[in-house]
Amino acid sequence: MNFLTHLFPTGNEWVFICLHSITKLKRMLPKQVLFEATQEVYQSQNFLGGSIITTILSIQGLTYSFPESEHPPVFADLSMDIRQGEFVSVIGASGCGKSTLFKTIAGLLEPTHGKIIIHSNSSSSTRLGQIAYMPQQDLLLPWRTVLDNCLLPWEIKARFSKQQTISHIRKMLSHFGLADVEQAYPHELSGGMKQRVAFLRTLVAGGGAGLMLLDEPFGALDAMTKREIHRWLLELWDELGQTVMLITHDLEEALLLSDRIYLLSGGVHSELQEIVVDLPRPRHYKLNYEPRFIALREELERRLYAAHTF
Ligand SMILES: Nc1ncnc2c1ncn2[C@@H]1O[C@H](COP(=O)(O)OP(=O)(O)OP(=O)(O)O)[C@@H](O)[C@H]1O
Repeated sequence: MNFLTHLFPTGNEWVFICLHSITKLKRMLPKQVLFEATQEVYQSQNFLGGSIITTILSIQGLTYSFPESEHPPVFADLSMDIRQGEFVSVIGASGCGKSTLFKTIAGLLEPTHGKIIIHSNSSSSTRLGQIAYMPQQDLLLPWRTVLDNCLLPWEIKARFSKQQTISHIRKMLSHFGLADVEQAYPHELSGGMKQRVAFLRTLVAGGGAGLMLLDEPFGALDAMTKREIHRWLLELWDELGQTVMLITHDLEEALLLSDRIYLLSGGVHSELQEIVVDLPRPRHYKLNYEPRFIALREELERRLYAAHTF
């Protein structure tokens, strides 16, 4: 009898629980036993249709303090695992450290303590090509047109031919309602349009990179455009199987898009509370009126309020 059937004789639901608990198991089991168990999970033909789930990002005991700052650390001793192909949102009160967390993951800030492991690699210098990071400000280059701004990631790291990349970008520009402004400069665009271009550029940078970090990408968009981009992003995510981490203050956005949500509270007694979004996919706006959606939103509000006043 193998390890898993010995431990969990009843079936796949236990295998699922086992994968969810893998971080806890790591602490409990000798390495070799864990390795064999993981192999068995991966080889299980019935588990999620036989697909293999791997951890793309692992954060272990992460602490960040700004150098020479007299304030307590922005966050301390945070740990989390993100699996390949997941959509995970990070929420939390303003100033709790969400952007700082993303900057450390992206390798722009060096952790004070702890480890960030991406694809089994903990070196920040090799992270660059593996992460597409979209910061809160759009950071478009003012002297470049929309098309040339989107081509920037290609210039830094050419993975496909220029012509292929341009035709890919043109398709995306039209998806985003930006086809008419291809030759416009950033100062000629509205705030929402700039944000869409920046998001599109991140998608170009992230083609195949695996992990996308989006810091409040939709905050400046009007409600209708936001809906359209949500729908488009969900389709794209489904098609490309990218792993996405998103910072947002919009709880409904987090629920609509995510598999899991982390609620961050920063400071010395930092905490990352995990909320699993067990809503069926594909998702659409009508879900907002479903009892489960409403219950989850209330739960998020309750926890957010409790974390804030803590
Ligand atoms: N360069 C810096 N030097 C010192 N402190 C900083 C610096 N940048 C940010 N901070 C502080 O770190 C804390 C976390 O900031 P951060 O931008 O990560 O928060 P956030 O959760 O993303 O906020 P928001 O939701 O408002 O965008 C804040 O108290 C902020 O004032």
